[in-house]
Amino acid sequence: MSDATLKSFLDWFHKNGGSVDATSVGFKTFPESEGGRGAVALKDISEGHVLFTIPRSLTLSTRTSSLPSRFGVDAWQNMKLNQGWTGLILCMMWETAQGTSSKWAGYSDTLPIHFDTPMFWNEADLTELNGTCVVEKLGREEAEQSYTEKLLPAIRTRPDLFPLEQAEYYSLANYHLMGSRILSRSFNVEKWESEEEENENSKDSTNRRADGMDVDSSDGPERAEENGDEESHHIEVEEEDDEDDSSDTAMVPMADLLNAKYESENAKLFDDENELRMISTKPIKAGEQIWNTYGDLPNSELLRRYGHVDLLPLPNGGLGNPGDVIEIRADIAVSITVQQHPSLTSDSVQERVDWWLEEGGDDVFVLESDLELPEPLISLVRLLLLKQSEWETAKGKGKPPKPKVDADSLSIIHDVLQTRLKSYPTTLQEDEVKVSGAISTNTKNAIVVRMGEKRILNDTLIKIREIQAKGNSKKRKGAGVDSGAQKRSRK
Ligand SMILES: C[S@@+](CC[C@H](N)C(=O)[O-])C[C@H]1O[C@@H](n2cnc3c(N)ncnc32)[C@H](O)[C@@H]1O
Repeated sequence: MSDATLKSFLDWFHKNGGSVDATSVGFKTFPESEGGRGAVALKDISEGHVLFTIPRSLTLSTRTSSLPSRFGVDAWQNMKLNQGWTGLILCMMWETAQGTSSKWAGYSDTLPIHFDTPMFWNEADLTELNGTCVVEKLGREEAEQSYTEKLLPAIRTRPDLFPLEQAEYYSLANYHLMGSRILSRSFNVEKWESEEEENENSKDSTNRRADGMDVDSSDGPERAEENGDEESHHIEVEEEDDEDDSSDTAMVPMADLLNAKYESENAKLFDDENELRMISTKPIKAGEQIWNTYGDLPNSELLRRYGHVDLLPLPNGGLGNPGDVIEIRADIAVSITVQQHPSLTSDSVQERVDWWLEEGGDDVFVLESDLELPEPLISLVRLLLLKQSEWETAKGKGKPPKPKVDADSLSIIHDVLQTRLKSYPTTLQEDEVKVSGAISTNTKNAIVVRMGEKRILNDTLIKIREIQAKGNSKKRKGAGVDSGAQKRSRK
């Protein structure tokens, strides 16, 4: 953002009731690896200091834009614009089309028009992500389906609101752009209690879905720790969930200028009846960057949502993201179990898998950098290995087996991880060579993501082999396997 754009944004912000403690907070461009444009402490700031405030009315959501009421709340709901992000995307497109008469004209100019997220990568760059958790989560087809099936029919019904000569604002490219702006910059701003009551009384229940970086309702930063609520910027493309309220998803001018880095948060957004307040959650030294949090996400998610990766020194050397994870689909565990135990009949396996899923069992297991085996994975493998009578008992009690590894389940889990590792076209060693060469940023980021995932797989495999070796030597001495390598379910 040029100095002139920043100045006109600040003018707009102040004119519309926003306030910044200009003696404490400045804006500058940091190196790309530190987030580029962001906020800086101009002097030592103590914990609990209000850095800036944003009136609720200045946030941009389906609640604050006048489009839903002009469109008609019933029609809005009938066209399912109250579900997922399509409604907010349409509001953002419409506000942009209003030009300077939009309340948010002074804000729109600060928003990115280009993204480095894989959603916009070419095929060659996307190939670099093969095997990683990113590939299946891009959601391009789902987004395009919402554009075709929800947005286009909606704008066609109201040429008075969306005149043909403004069609360029409602293009598919703009749909993706607005979606990416929401994905990387929105916050989850819940209604204030009195607002909720008012709406309940007036039966105005518009949108259902929630996304975005959470805002803590509280009188001060202490609540952030109490809540332990770090779900920031979590948004799934067009995932619809009746539990959530999509009208909570809001673009929050000024707050979205803050960058984030793994476990570096020193400021967080809190809400009040009429305004949102960015408050320091730690003392910040003059010259330091003011960091918000995006939830200390793994690099796969940072890249997918924000287009960057975190690189910090790792405990065992090298650089990476300590928050990395690797996801393993349950069907790999099922097929390896069957391979190792060919006597299992496909009917019996299918019956147990169906039961597992009906009972709410996971279909994806998550390994973290602590290398502990996920309890649900152990439990599923042991379920498949139960004798018929044991299976009948487990089913009768409605309880899957305890997640305690034995030699059989450990051997299966070892091969599951090895199979998962083979789904990457390259080895960790090959990646280490390639990442230090002259390559594009997209390729580099993709390699960083897959290296983080492979490190967890490799290290867990080493740990399993050590446990197996110990188990074998114990067996020789007459004792069984006792691993201590398993992890409790996070549920
Ligand atoms: C909420 S915005 C933060 C403000 C942004 N830097 C700007 O200029 O508008 C999120 C975007 O900032 C960038 N960003 C934030 N933290 C970063 C980091 N630690 N490293 C690199 N880029 C970062 C990414 O491009 C991300 O999509």
